[in-house]
Amino acid sequence: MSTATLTPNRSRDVQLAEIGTNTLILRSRTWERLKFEVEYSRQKGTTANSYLIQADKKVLIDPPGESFTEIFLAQLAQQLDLTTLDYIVLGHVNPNRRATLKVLLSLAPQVTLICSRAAANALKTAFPEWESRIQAVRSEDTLDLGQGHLLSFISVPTPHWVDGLCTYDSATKILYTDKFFGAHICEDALFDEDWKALDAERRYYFDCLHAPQAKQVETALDKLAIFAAKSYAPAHGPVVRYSLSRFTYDYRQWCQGQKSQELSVALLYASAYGNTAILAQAIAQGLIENGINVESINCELADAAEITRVVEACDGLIIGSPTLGGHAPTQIQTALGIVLASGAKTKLAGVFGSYGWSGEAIDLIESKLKDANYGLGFETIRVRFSPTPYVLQQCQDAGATFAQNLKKTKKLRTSRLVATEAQVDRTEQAVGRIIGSLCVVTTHDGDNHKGILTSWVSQATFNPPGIMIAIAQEQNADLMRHPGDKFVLNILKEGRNVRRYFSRHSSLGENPFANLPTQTAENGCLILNEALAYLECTVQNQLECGDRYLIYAVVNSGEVLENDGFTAIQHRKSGSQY
Ligand SMILES: Cc1cc2nc3c(=O)[nH]c(=O)nc-3n(C[C@H](O)[C@H](O)[C@H](O)COP(=O)(O)O)c2cc1C
Repeated sequence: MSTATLTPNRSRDVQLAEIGTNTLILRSRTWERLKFEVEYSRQKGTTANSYLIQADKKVLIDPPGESFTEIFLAQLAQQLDLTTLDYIVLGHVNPNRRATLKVLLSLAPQVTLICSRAAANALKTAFPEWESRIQAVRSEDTLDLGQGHLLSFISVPTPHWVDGLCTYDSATKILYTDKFFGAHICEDALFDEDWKALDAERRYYFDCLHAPQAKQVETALDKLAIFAAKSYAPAHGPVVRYSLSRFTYDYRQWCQGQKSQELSVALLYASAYGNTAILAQAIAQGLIENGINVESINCELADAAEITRVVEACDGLIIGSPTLGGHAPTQIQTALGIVLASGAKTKLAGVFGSYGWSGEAIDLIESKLKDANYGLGFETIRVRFSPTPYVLQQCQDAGATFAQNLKKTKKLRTSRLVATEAQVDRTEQAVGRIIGSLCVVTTHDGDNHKGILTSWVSQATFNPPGIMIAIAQEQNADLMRHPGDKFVLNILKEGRNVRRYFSRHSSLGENPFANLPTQTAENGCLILNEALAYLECTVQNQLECGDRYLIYAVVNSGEVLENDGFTAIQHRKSGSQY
């Protein structure tokens, strides 16, 4: 890749090239830093990549934001008569892109907008007059453009882009990945021939945008893996053709690396207009650079069970909120309630938010946390409206300060343990290193179906195929501990959050099966359709051991429900709890 192309004083342009049959890339380029957000701070410029497929039907994928509206539309108009454009596919929508869309729709009044349901709702609220022109799609929906170009859509929501949508074209085997597999760098090279030279930019882009949402990125990777893509066409940077498998592997590794950090921080926020979200991103960057795993929770998306899980598991928590009508949004009030109700007030906390004139939400969160005896890891951050680059640097520094304070607190606590306590704790930690497959065991008592979440299960015999499972009395033991009792072992799939329906803290109602697709096994117990595989089992022996029953059961039959994907695994910090 030519370094001579990094010329900051070149003016913005739109680069055009064919990247597949009937498929053009239109790269709106800037050689300078595009915006003040942290993700652009390496100052290598960036490209906003749009794609045009012209088969029997014509589709434009991802028009750029308003920084490029004029030059982009001029280039586009040279490629086709805009009144013949059939569809515009949107990987996500934001205020920036809406500006380009407005002009585009006035020039192409016949066009249909295709996007995820979340994006459709946002667009319909902002532009009620477009209602009839917006078509929401879900995973597994397809669009036939003719000449072999069958588009498949994949819904990939993340805290940062709740409306994320990727698109796969079966004719060219190009996967349009929007915010995945991008990099902020501007060059003449369209492809990634010299991909090793891109490593630093790719990693920085991942750390800024995806590291705080590693869990959701892994789920997205699972969904994308089922397509036999030959190229990734991202929203920014070069098209990925030569390093596709390496880059995919890197994403997996980087996600794993995040999750395996010793200390983790829950970053809970909401943001109606995007300002608080930008602050969150900068704080996350400061934490990540200092070796902390950040779990971002966009409270507008997450349910109570998810927030409870993250709050309980984290070592520190940071809450960010805008002030709207003198209050924090309801979702933040709910999250704050969960934090205050959770046991450990020894965790380090932090507060931030964007406001207009009074900022009550920030004061409220700060005072509630202080009243509950939480210590603060940085001075509360209050920002009027949009942050400046200086403010974002302060947020990044605050994230770094929080990380240092968290490490100190942890060290202090550890060193206070007397030797014997430390030994007990070490033993618990050691036991906790035993891991098991995450499963839901289903049983039934007449018409009353029950399910329990467990990872205390393993294969016990080859012949006959048999399993061993440990359960407590309160885990419906009476329905599955006698010889002849039947149950189904549903083996869960990594990245698919089925466990939340069965966790102890689930707020999803009494009946976990109400919202889950199921079918009935031959032995009368329920199979979860979203499981990776299931086994129908009959109990042969049981042993009462300590606080559990050890059950040996023979596998009567079973099936793999999905060929792709991995078994979900339960990692634990201590052997004294699940
Ligand atoms: C409908 C509405 C109500 C608002 N009410 C308040 C308020 O009561 N107090 C205040 O300080 N700012 C108020 N603001 C300003 C927002 O807090 C400010 O725009 C902030 O940047 C929004 O953050 P966000 O982009 O993360 O949603 C209000 C803004 C809107 C649009």
